[in-house]
Amino acid sequence: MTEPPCARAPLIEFQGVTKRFGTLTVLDDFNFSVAAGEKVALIGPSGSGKSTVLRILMTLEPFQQGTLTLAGTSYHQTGGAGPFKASQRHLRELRSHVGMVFQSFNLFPHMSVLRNVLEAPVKVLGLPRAEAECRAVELLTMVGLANKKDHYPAQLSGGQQQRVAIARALAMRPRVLLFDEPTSALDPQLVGEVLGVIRGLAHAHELTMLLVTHEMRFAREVSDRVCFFDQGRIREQGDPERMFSAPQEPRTREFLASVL
Ligand SMILES: Nc1ncnc2c1ncn2[C@@H]1O[C@H](COP(=O)(O)OP(=O)(O)OP(=O)(O)O)[C@@H](O)[C@H]1O
Repeated sequence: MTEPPCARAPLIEFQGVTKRFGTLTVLDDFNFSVAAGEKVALIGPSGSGKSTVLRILMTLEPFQQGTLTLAGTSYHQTGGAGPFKASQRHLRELRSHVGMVFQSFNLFPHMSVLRNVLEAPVKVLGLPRAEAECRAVELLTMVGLANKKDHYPAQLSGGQQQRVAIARALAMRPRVLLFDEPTSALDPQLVGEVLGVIRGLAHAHELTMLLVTHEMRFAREVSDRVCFFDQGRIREQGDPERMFSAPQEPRTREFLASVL
């Protein structure tokens, strides 16, 4: 029998993390851990801090206090509002484990689809171009877009651009893949194709996934655990069936009633 992801050692751990933007405290003594291979959906009201958690993991945001541990390496912050105190080498190491798919795709508009996917493996990982190209074509095939490899982002639909963005993130072979509302910018008829690709990835046992989403049915379907965020804290968490059918906290019930 395969052990459940929560029984494994944490791959990601936030311990007492405080994140402020000026006088606004977004995360206050925040604690959160994710096991290797676990798929976690982060849900909650707008402004509750979900994206901030992903952005800290991606090293796009510094934090003021606490410890972030990823793949066995810890990053401490001890007060002050300054930037991440970790060295550039540490930041690169942290970033090397994590890929992120944004709401707004963020493809390079002047590069073909193929170059969008192979550029970072060549430039950052130092892969030989031919090898990176093979891998890029494999990934584009996986997201159903090998036939668009010579197109430019502007020639693709939003759903296709987002699928390229997923292939691009995977090309860096991250252990952790973060999705920040990956379907929010899409026309409703394009949402399904992107969710289909993410659903396929959710079956990859090795990949750890954190998904911020307003698609509650999807969160229920693909995640091992759902975390309800409220004012910078995880107010309630649990397996999706329990969270959606029998939430315990009044705030969770209120939120779910407003979105379901
Ligand atoms: N760069 C920034 N400068 C100032 N405030 C910010 C910045 N980024 C986020 N915030 C604030 O931090 C709070 C948390 O934002 P965050 O994006 O993490 O929330 P969220 O739960 O992901 O919301 P949503 O579901 O709307 O994306 C919000 O009040 C937001 O306005």
